[in-house]
Amino acid sequence: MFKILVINPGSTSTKIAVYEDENQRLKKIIDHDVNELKKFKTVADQYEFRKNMILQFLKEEGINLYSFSAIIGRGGLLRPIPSGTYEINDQMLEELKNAKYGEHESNLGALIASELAEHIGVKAYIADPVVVDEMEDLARVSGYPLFQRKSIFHALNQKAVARSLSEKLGRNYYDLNLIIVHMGGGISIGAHKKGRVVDVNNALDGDGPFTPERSGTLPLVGFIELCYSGKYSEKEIRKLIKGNGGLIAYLGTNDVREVVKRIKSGDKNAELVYFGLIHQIVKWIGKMSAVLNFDVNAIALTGGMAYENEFLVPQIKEKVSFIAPVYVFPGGDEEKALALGALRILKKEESAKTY
Ligand SMILES: Nc1ncnc2c1ncn2[C@@H]1O[C@H](COP(=O)(O)OP(=O)(O)OP(=O)(O)O)[C@@H](O)[C@H]1O
Ligand SMILES: CCCC(=O)O
Repeated sequence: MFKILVINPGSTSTKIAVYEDENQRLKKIIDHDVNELKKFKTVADQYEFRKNMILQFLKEEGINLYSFSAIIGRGGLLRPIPSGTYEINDQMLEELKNAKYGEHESNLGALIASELAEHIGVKAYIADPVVVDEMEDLARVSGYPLFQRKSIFHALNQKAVARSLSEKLGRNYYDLNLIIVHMGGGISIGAHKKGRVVDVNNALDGDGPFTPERSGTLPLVGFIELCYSGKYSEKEIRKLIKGNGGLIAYLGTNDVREVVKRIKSGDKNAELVYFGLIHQIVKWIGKMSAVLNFDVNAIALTGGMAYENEFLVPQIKEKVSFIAPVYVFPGGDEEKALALGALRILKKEESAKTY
């Protein structure tokens, strides 16, 4: 039996899971308050804070760190790479520490997994990081030759949900056209064409619907004027897109449960903003169905927001069910996807890829 520790740092939470072979023995979701994370200047600064929470969790559960056969973390902003499980190596760690390709909470997954694994003398891995790139060249064209559209999305959960959905449909992932809608701290909406994510919004860099804490695509001219207004530093403007945008900017919270509570108590502004968010998600599902020539076998809703059954799931279903049947995988199962990725390597069913 192989015992695997899974570490999944997201923008609003840290998820930890313990697997014995393919069986989940424990899982904990630690939600981080916006103000708690505001104390840290960079994502890398959160390293000790998040690592200590993981160690504290293991201590509380009476789990010996030395009992693990491998540790796998969610990672990270690297160069564009094919889907798969990668052994963490020095080059990867160096790039993640220095945020060579940018800052993202999942950079911490590889860093923490590596330190803990080294401490106990086992291997550390990442699987399907956010930079998995299967995009068609056509989708890379942006509209100005200086810029290229990039594939940065919730590859791990999108791939895992796409496989689970295909299984549910009794079909092979490589024979289907699917739209996978991940709605978490970030939102990514991917067109999966016969097993390849041929188009997807760049969930990090101001592309797509707005989210609990990101702005998504903004009106460009207004944005240029803001950049040159002299009122904001570059850092503040970046934060406005990622971290302080979306629901936080409009309503002061990134917690969808709180927003739903406000709407139910009659807050019309909360209702307008939240229904506006749902409207944008629906538009992006429409775009991706066009990418798939309106030949879509199924649509999946996933990520933490897919638990929201009062407004979000029913409204999306009502508006897009005519395109294809809608299935809901609330929360997704990134931890299981990571554990299985490590298990395939431990069982020698697959070799780990080298970064
Ligand atoms: N039961 C629930 N009902 C409604 N909303 C929920 C529920 N659980 C989580 N959410 C919302 O989902 C969002 C967080 O989703 P998730 O946990 O997938 O994000 P994350 O892992 O931090 O970031 P990302 O998914 O971008 O990596 C938050 O806005 C949270 O309020
Ligand atoms: C880019 C995918 C991950 C995120 O939105 O945080």
